[in-house]
Amino acid sequence: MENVGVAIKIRPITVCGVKYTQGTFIGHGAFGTVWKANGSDKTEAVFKHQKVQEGNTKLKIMQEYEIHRDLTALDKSGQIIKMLGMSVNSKGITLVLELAEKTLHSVLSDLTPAETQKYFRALIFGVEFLHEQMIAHCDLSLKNLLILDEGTLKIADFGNAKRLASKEQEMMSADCRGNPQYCAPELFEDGQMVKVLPLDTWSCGIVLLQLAQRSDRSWTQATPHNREYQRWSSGRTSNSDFWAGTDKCIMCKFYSLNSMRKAAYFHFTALVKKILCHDPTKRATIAQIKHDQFFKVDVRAAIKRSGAATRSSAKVSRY
Ligand SMILES: Nc1ncnc2c1ncn2[C@@H]1O[C@H](COP(=O)(O)OP(=O)(O)OP(=O)(O)O)[C@@H](O)[C@H]1O
Repeated sequence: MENVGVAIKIRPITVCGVKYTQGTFIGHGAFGTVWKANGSDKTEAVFKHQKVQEGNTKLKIMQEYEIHRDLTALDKSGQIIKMLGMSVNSKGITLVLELAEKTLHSVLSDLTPAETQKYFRALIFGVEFLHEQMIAHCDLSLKNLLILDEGTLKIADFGNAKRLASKEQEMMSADCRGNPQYCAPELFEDGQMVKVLPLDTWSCGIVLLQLAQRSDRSWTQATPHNREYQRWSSGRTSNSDFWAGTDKCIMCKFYSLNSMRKAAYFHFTALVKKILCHDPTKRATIAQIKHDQFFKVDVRAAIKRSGAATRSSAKVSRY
C-alpha cells in the first residue's frame, strides 16, 4: 500500500478563482488518496480523491461533500476542516479541503497534560457543534482530528457522517460503524438499532483515553469477547490498574503530587468512566461532559503551581 497514490493524476481544479494543482502525496484511506494542492495564489489546500467503487458509491461521496460543505458554511468558530470545493470526472470525485499540518495521532507521543485537556475540550466543542446541526460524525478517531500549525484542532472526514431527523434518531448498527477501535459496544450487536449521538460521545471517550495514555493501544474493540474490555465494563478495573500496562499515562503522573493535581487526576478518571459507559442510556452526554469538573479544573494552572517544587524536572515543568 506504500505507493498507493503514485499513479493517480488529478487535473487542476479552480475554486473561487484560485487554480489548485496536484502536489505531493499525503496519505490514503480505505477509498481514496489525499494530496497537497498548490494554489495559483500561493496558498495550499488538499485534494481528497476518491474512486467510485463498491462500498463507495457516487451518492455516498456526494453526501459526504454536501454535509461537509453545509457545515463549513455554518462553522463560525473554525472547528472543522473547511470544504472548499469539489470536482467530478471520469476517474472519480475530488474534494478540495483546507490543509492541516498534522493529525492528533502524529503528535500523540509529545502531548503534555495541558494539551490533553486543550484538545479534548476542542473536540467536545466541535462535536457539540456537529450535533447542534443534527450531524453525527460516526468516525471520530485520532486520525480524523487534524491540527493546524498554530495548534488548533479541527474535525475532518465526513465520509461516514449521518444527517439526523431528530436527536433521538436510531439507525442500524452496521450503518454507523467507523474505525472499530472507536466503536461503542452496542455497534457490535448485529442487527441492532442504535441511538446515533451516543456513538460519537463514546468515540470522544476513546480519544480522551488515548490522549492521556499517549498511545492508541487501549482495547482493540469493545466487544464481549475482548477480555480487556470485559474487565472494564464489569467494573473489575480498579483505579490502580485503570491504565493496565500504561505506565506512560500522563494523568497518572499527577497523582502523587500536590492536591490540585490530585483533583485533576480524579476528575479525569471519573470522566473517562462516565463516557466509556457500556449502557448508552447512562453514558455521559456532550452537555454533561461540558459541565464536568475535568472541563473546569485548570490543568495548566495546577501544574504551574506545583512547578516550583518540581522545577528540577524539565519533563514535569513542560506543561
Ligand atoms: N485536510 C487534510 N489536511 C492534511 N492531511 C489530511 C487532510 N485530510 C486527510 N489527511 C491525511 O490523509 C490521510 C487519509 O485521509 P482519509 O480521510 O482519506 O482517510 P482516513 O481517515 O485515514 O481513513 P478512512 O477514510 O478509511 O476512514 C489521513 O490519515 C490524514 O493524515
